[in-house]
Amino acid sequence: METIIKVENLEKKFGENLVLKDINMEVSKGEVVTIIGSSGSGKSTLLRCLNLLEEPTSGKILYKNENILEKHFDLRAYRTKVGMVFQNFNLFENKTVLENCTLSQEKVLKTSKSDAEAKARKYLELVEMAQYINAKPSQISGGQKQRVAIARALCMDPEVLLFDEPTSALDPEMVGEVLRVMTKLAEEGMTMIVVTHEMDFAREVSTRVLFMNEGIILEDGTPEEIFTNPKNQRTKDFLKRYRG
Ligand SMILES: Nc1ncnc2c1ncn2[C@@H]1O[C@H](COP(=O)(O)OP(=O)(O)OP(=O)(O)O)[C@@H](O)[C@H]1O
Repeated sequence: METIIKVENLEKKFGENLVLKDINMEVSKGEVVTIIGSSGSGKSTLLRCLNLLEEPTSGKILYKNENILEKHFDLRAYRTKVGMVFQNFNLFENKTVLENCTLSQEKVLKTSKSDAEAKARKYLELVEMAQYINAKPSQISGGQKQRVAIARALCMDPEVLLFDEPTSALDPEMVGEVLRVMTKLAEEGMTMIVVTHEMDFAREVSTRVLFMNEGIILEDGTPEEIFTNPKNQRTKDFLKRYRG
């Protein structure tokens, strides 16, 4: 399978704090990679580096063999191809659900209003939010907001979707509806990198699991390898905490 994203010797420092140490990873088309690990292990920072919301201190991030850290790299185009879904949805509060899904299409992709609306309706249908197109974010629940945020990301025709703890800000009863949509996308072959504390999703939906510990990827394997047969004591301890 074609490699879409490759990370080589990535480091990130905040001041003197070395948060990512020599990260190496590769993601191929169609993979669903979950990144798990304790709080503060660097999961979100790694994901944010992939979208250059954080600037790596050193190393390389290759998107289809092109280093995104090069000066001449077209970051704007890249961000349409590598979409991000945030913990806190990041919707425009004063815009409707439909407008939230059409704005970037019109502004960034220069899609016509009617085409942008048609695509928005298609993806809002997919996330089962079609009946809320005229609602404002304040009028819908957290789970519904996150589903709109996913539809908005899909409207840009991304090649990869990054999810940064997409269910962490939700009330427990809304987690399932968001995970269901993500599972549907995974089944349809969307390439996804998901930072999550949802171990059932990591175990049942992802094709590969990265366990991060203190700024490094300590284990990288199939869900079977990581959850049934972890090699490292720290992975075992972490998973034990989740099983309670
Ligand atoms: N903007 C920032 N400035 C300074 N330090 C930061 C910044 N962002 C993250 N850090 C530090 O980097 C470390 C890793 O944080 P990160 O959010 O990547 O961890 P995480 O594994 O995603 O944790 P969690 O599961 O709690 O979200 C932490 O020590 C954090 O304090």
